[in-house]
This record gives sequence, C-alpha cells and structure tokens, in this order.
Amino acid sequence: MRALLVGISLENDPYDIDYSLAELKSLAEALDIEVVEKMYQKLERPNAKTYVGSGKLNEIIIAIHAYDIDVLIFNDELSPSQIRNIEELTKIEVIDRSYLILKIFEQRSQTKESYLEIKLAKDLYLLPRVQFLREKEDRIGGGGLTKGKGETQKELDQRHLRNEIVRIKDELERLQKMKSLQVEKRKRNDIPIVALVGYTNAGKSTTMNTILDLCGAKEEKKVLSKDQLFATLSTFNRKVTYNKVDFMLVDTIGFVSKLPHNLINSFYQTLEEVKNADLIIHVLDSSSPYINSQLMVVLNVLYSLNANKIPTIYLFNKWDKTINPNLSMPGAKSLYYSNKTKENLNELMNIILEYVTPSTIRSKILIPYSKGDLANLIEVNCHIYEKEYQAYGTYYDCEIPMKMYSIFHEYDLDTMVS
Ligand SMILES: Nc1nc2c(ncn2[C@@H]2O[C@H](COP(=O)(O)OP(=O)(O)OP(=O)(O)O)[C@@H](O)[C@H]2O)c(=O)[nH]1
Ligand SMILES: [Mg+2]
Repeated sequence: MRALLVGISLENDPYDIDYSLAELKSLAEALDIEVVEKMYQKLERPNAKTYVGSGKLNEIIIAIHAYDIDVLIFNDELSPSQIRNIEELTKIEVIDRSYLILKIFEQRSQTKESYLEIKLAKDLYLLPRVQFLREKEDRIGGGGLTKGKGETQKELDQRHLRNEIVRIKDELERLQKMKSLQVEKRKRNDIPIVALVGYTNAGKSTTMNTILDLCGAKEEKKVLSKDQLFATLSTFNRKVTYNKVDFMLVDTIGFVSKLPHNLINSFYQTLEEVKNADLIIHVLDSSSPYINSQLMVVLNVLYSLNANKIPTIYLFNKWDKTINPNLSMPGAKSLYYSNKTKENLNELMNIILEYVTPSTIRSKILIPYSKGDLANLIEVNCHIYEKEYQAYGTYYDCEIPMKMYSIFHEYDLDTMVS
C-alpha cells in the first residue's frame, strides 16, 4: 500500500510539523504501509469540511496520480464527515492518525487489560464510522465487524458495538478495581515505587531489563524491549532488591503526541501507578533529533496526571549514539546513560537508592543503664512507641533515623547475639 501523508501546521502548534509527520511515517510503517510522499499546509484552523483547504486538496489530487498513491493518511483525527468528503473528492481511501495508533495498539496488546482498553477505544472510534470503515478494516487486516451491507446492517453493527462497549466497560471496571487494591496493598506494605516513564521507543523496557539483570532477577521477569513504537502497552511491576533494599520497578506505556481521544482515558488509567511513585526515571532518547518535542509531550502528560511534583531524574539514554553531546536539563537532576555500554549504571543505582532507602527504621532496642548518653540520643531524635525500664537497661520500641542506626545496631534486640 502506497501512502501520502497530509498534515497541517497551526499557529502556536506545540508540535513541530516535520517531527509530527516523521512520527506519522513511523506509525504507518509499523503497519507495513509504504510512505511515498508528505504534504502539509499552514492554517489558522483545520477546514471543517475537508481538513485542508480546497487549493491544497487539488495539489493532493495531482500528487495521488503522480505518485500512484493508494491511501491518504491524515496527521490528526478526522470527523466521519471529513473522511467521507475527502474520499469523495480524491476517490481514494482516507485514514487518520488515530486509526493508525488504534491498529498498532490492537496488534501489540499483550495483557487482557490492554486488549480490552484498546477494543473499547476502537469500538468508540468505529461507532460513528461503522458503515464506511468496515471495508477498510478488511483491507488493513483485523477483520470487519459483521458481513453485509445497507442501512439495516449498519444499525445491527451499531447495536452490536454498543453492547460490546457496555460489556467491555464493565469488565474493565472489575479489572481496575482489582488493580487499585493491589496498588493500595503495595502502598500499605510501603515498598517504594520507581517508575520508568518516557516517549515511546526511548528505552524504558531495556533500562528495566538492565536493572533486573544487575539485581540478579530471573530471565522470565524481564520485559519485552524492541525497536518499535509501542512495544509496551501496559504497566509491568517487578520487585527488585538492590543492596538489601527492596523497591518496585515499574515499566510503563510509551507516550506519544496526538493520542486518539478515545484512547486517552485508558492511557491515563494505565499510568495510574506513576502517581504513587517515589521516584520517576524520565527516559529520553539522546539519539533522536526530536528529543525536545518528545520531552514536552511527556512533561505535559505528567502534569495532567498530577505527577509533576514527584522527584524525577532525567536519563539521557542511548548516550552511546547521542547526536548532541551538549544535551542538558538545567536545574534538574540528570544523567548520561547507556544500556549498551552500561555507562553510569552505578550512578543510576545510587540515585535510586537515595530515594528508596527508608529514612527511618523501626527497632526494639535495649540500652544498658551505663550508656545514659545513648538513651538520651533516642529520647531526643527518635519517635518512641514504647519505653520500659527493665533489669539490664531501658527498652525502647522506636523509629530511628537511618543515618543514626549504626550507633544503635549492637543494642538492637533483633540482631543482638544472646
Ligand atoms: N544504542 C542503544 N540502543 C538502546 C539503548 N537503550 C535501548 N535501546 C534500543 O532502543 C529500542 C527501544 O527500546 P525499548 O526499551 O523497547 O523502548 P521503550 O521505551 O520501552 O519503548 P515502548 O515500550 O515502545 O514505549 C530497542 O531496540 C533497544 O535495543 C541504548 O542505551 N543504546
Ligand atoms: Mg517498553
């Protein structure tokens, strides 16, 4: 299938049009569509009927013949009537960015939850477009809804979709309740959470696997990492122990600009875990010429998630093939890093330890009466749950700041040799 990409560049558009179209090309290629040419128009706002203006549409029609194009791919979500109008005028198939993303998500989903979320988003997208999308579905793969043509069939399809939507919503609600319980339990258990977030293909899953390797995790605990957009579509949690400190490492779905609006909800749901993180590792692809645009997309999502106040380290990943050795994040904690050369892996682990090592430790201590100065230190610096004068000294059940613990270690009843 030979495609022509069509975009518009709006005034004050936060996304660079070249970047956005390059990304659209990767999305199309992920579905084995060959991109032959790109075109865009500067506009104040999209044309309500045909997205681009009529002059541009004429240029597009000429290009269709010149390049032997089979499909037009638009860089934004089009309304059903825009698709219909453009198809009528150009006489070829029209798809949009949302449709591409939904198709990729559909092909890549690995867990039941992500499968249902994508199915829901796709059904919601299809509902108003049911009639003319059935044929497209068959051509691009994945199968249509049901066979048949005509108004009655359209109504049947729509009813089928509505029933499906209700059923999926119920099932998702049930799954999400279970997930919230697990998150709650983790919070109660107080295992610190470290979340890897970042643009799609930045290297989050590879970084997760590097850390799992370092911590001696079993091979089956590893996550899928691949050179493709949206390799990871759900959140994956792995408990890790490093230097005797436990923490939960969380791999997340990759971010992307202009997400289909039906997917946004489930996308945010998937990222719920990030809100509870004690540390966010924001993974950046230093080899991408679009690192700044990608950074902005991720920062915006974190802001919408209310996760922008969580301590964050910016990881300039793929430093082995950076195209700009002067990259920096002024005023923020950042690290040049590579999964390939393992450059700064130890530094990364030290930063993680800083955030996941508990700041206090609850201990049962027996201080001999001869060590009045130590008892005094506890009285002044520790939260005391219980205190008792016993035969050999003062017993404390107390919360000791980690930094002071070594002073009391030999009086800890749990570690004392009797
Ligand atoms: N050269 C180089 N390649 C890397 C590095 N880290 C990751 N990669 C490659 O980058 C590609 C994407 O890596 P992933 O870890 O799957 O990326 P991700 O951020 O999890 O992507 P999504 O799950 O799609 O959001 C893979 O081909 C990795 O081998 C690195 O430090 N250097
Ligand atoms: Mg991944």
